[in-house]
Amino acid sequence: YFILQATKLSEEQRPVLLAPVLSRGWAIVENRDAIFKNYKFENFQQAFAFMSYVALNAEKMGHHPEWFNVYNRVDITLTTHDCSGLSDRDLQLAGIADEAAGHFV
Ligand SMILES: C[C@H](O)[C@H](O)[C@H]1CNC2=NC(N)=NC(=O)C2=N1
Repeated sequence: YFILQATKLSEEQRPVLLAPVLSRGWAIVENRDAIFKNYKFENFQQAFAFMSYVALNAEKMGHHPEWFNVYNRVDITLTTHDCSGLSDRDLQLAGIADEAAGHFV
């Protein structure tokens, strides 16, 4: 599926598909077609276990997060450079990250 071109969310899809993601704590980045969320865990081990899980799934998808970690904090930004904006892949990876975070909170 790497060879399939990521397609930017259409104006019609945007409000519909972004609503559930925004309701789970993601926010739109200013001046950039991207979403971000900050996660906080009990300690570094939990944060890094979360990152490992997300990293494996991101690699499988061929879709990688921009992220930043210090101790128990993980900040994630998602966007698709292949289509210069948000695609369904960002929403899919956001879903994987949220589901994973549930196991480490
Ligand atoms: C060739 C390779 O699959 C592409 O460059 C992938 C890699 N990972 C990616 N990750 C993200 N976040 N956006 C992309 O457009 C993207 N493109």
